[in-house]
Amino acid sequence: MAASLPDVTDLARLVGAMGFGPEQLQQAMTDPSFRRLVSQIPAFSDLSSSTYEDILDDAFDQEFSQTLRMIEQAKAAHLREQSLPPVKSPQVPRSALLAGFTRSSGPASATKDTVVTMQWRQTYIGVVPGYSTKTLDELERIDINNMLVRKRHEGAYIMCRIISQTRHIVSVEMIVEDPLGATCLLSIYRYPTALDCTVEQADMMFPIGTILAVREPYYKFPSNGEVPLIRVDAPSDLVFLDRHPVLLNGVTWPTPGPLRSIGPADNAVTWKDRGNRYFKRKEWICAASAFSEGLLQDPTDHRLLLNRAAVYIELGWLRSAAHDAERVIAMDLEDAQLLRKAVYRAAKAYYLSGRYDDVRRLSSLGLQCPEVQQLCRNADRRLRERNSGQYDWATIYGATRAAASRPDVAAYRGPVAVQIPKGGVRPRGLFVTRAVKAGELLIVSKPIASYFPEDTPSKQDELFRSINLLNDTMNNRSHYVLIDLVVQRMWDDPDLASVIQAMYAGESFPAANGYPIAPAAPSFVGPLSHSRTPCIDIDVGRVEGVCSINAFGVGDIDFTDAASEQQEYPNLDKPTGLYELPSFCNHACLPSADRTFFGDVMAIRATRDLKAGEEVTMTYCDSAQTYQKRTEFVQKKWRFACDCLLCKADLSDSPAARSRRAEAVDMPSSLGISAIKQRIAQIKSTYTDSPERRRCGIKPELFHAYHRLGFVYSKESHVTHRLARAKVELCIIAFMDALEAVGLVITDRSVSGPVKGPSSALPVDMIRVPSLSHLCTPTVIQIASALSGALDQDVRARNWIKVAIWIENTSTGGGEALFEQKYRSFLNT
Ligand SMILES: C[S@@+](CC[C@H](N)C(=O)[O-])C[C@H]1O[C@@H](n2cnc3c(N)ncnc32)[C@H](O)[C@@H]1O
Repeated sequence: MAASLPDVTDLARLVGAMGFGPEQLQQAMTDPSFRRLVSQIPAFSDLSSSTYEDILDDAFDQEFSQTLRMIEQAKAAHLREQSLPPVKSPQVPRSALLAGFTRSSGPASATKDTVVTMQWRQTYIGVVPGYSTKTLDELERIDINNMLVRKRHEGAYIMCRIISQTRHIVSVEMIVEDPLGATCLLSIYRYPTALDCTVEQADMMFPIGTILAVREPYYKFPSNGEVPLIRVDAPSDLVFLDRHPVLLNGVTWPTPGPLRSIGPADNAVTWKDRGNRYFKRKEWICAASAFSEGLLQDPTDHRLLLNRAAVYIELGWLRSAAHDAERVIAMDLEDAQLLRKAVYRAAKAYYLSGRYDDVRRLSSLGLQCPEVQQLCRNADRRLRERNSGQYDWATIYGATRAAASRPDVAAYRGPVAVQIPKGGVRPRGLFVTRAVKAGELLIVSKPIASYFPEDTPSKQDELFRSINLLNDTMNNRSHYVLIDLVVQRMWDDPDLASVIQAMYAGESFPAANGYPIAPAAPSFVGPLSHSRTPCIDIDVGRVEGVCSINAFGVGDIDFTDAASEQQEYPNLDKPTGLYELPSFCNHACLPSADRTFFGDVMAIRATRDLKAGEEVTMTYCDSAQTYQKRTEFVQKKWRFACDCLLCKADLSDSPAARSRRAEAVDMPSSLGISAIKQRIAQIKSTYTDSPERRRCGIKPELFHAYHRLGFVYSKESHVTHRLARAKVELCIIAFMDALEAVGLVITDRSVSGPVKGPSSALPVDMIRVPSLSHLCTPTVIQIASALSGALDQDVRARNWIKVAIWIENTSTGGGEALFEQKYRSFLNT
């Protein structure tokens, strides 16, 4: 079972035994990073009563097998459907289709005044049949009645008119008719911001009467039902035809025109007013569409351009935002206030896209605009970060304690490059371009897109799951939304499309070896001409593959990928993000680099000294798990077998020894000291003294066992006052044994008497940083706390705190200042 949060009373007792008060504990427990930190320490995770744990275990086991069954059934149904031949569509009369098309009580029906307690949404990832790259001129028009079900109609497009309001569960659905009067359901997925929009907003995105073309439409049966529908997975397949006179020429509609739910506005001013109303309600996509419509009426309306720039910034369409604002700057308006607004919006779009030099250029125009000057000062700071790799981590950490934090820092690319190793044995990966020292900063990466559950607080009670047929996992809302967000980012960014093209997307997608690769799109792709049409064709299937392989769980010390926990706890929604350079990093259970999150910004540092050309690896799994668990997890999701030093060392033990070790590690929380000692002896006996183990140098399972022992000693020291001191000493010794098991070289294990050497001498050899530093730092702090609180060994305690700072600094940087911030609640005693 994965770590659960400890029982706070037990933790309080432990902390009390170490000399801390309840306030400190309470304060520390309000910090999510500390809560997670504590929950990762195995002994803590077992604090609750065994009965409680058993109940939880059973519940999770049941849920887990139910999840596996669901995935298997979904996959089987999908494969069965794929294996069947295309068929003619059953005829469903228009009236029957319209009568059966009721607005569901899905998420979109929830208005501000509706109380919705629980919502349920389920969908699939990995069923996208393709996306169109053809223009309408290259395609033949086809009619609904001539389409076959279970078929993507390559080389064809369908012209249709929306004749119903929308309904919305995961996709936005509506009924459409073709010029012959045939009708069918149209289901649109992944349209920007549509997942969580209200039905009213969906109606504004797809108003009744709108004429659409769907390029190379996929006609299919729904997963539950017999009335086929056109499923649009790539929203770039949609073409809005309202203003396509050539194609519409001669097209007539046999039925009377349906009443338009949203009437067209007469002129640019009316569109602007409408857009402003949407803007005030933060209905960005509707506002962008209204401003775009106004600009079709009057392409030079500077207010519409300015307003659209503002809403594009909100949507993350920074290239087009800058373009709109630059157009206004070029108009040389006499109104200085409008000009300043234009400069500010352009500067903001450049700043947010990391184009800091353009911010400086605009600032040098000499307009008296304090906001632009401030942006310019910030741009200078960002440029310094980007060029030097120097960051004020303590301040950044402080600023990222709030939920869903996205700190304002520059990305940094240190001495690393994406390369394909010669010889074809290793896959493409990330390598250092020069020798680096342990702890050196290699990369600071800002996400292509990130999602925190807190971004949509109204959805926190929602039950959302997506069955991922690409890797046979059950994904939660975060993973699905992340894909939507990447699609939204690509809407306006052809360069991102090239990056996605270059990233590994799994076995089902053509391999892309180079990085960066030549842009797939034409060398210059203009800005958005209208908000509802992306500037490129979007390969949504590939985006799904890329996110399924490369998404990271976002969290300070989160060493498990979001999807791994989802597998075990399908409804556990966790922050997640897609990152560019880190996605090229291969896995090792014993990695050469470590990641830390500051909000959604990922910093990667070397865990040991690396020679020029050595590979930068990170762990995809919890390296503290047994060989069996690590292998199973990595193999299932990424389909490879790790051959890092730890895996080689584990493989040098016999399979029987590994099994015995896995059994011994699985300790019920009720075990007493002698039983734990027995387990330790058993675990020790399973390691072979092989050259591989010596090279690897660590025994993670022993860390856990010794840590458990130390923890139980600590508990007992609290209960048996008479022997408290002796028990605390034994607790410290067990913690030291734990640290040695993961490679810390302790030179002074004494807990009393004179300190060896000078009083400030560290009790460890700093020649080698221990592995699993996220477990080591809290353990070292526990040693220091015990030395100072229970044994009055303040000098020793101070030296051990220095050890904790050293370990922490190597993995997260930021030195004493960041350490102090992170562990303040424990250190202020
Ligand atoms: C996140 S990507 C890593 C970068 C990838 N190698 C690339 O070319 O873009 C994960 C994929 O890389 C490969 N991979 C990662 N670590 C590996 C390892 N230790 N051994 C073999 N293949 C590995 C697997 O195919 C895995 O699904």
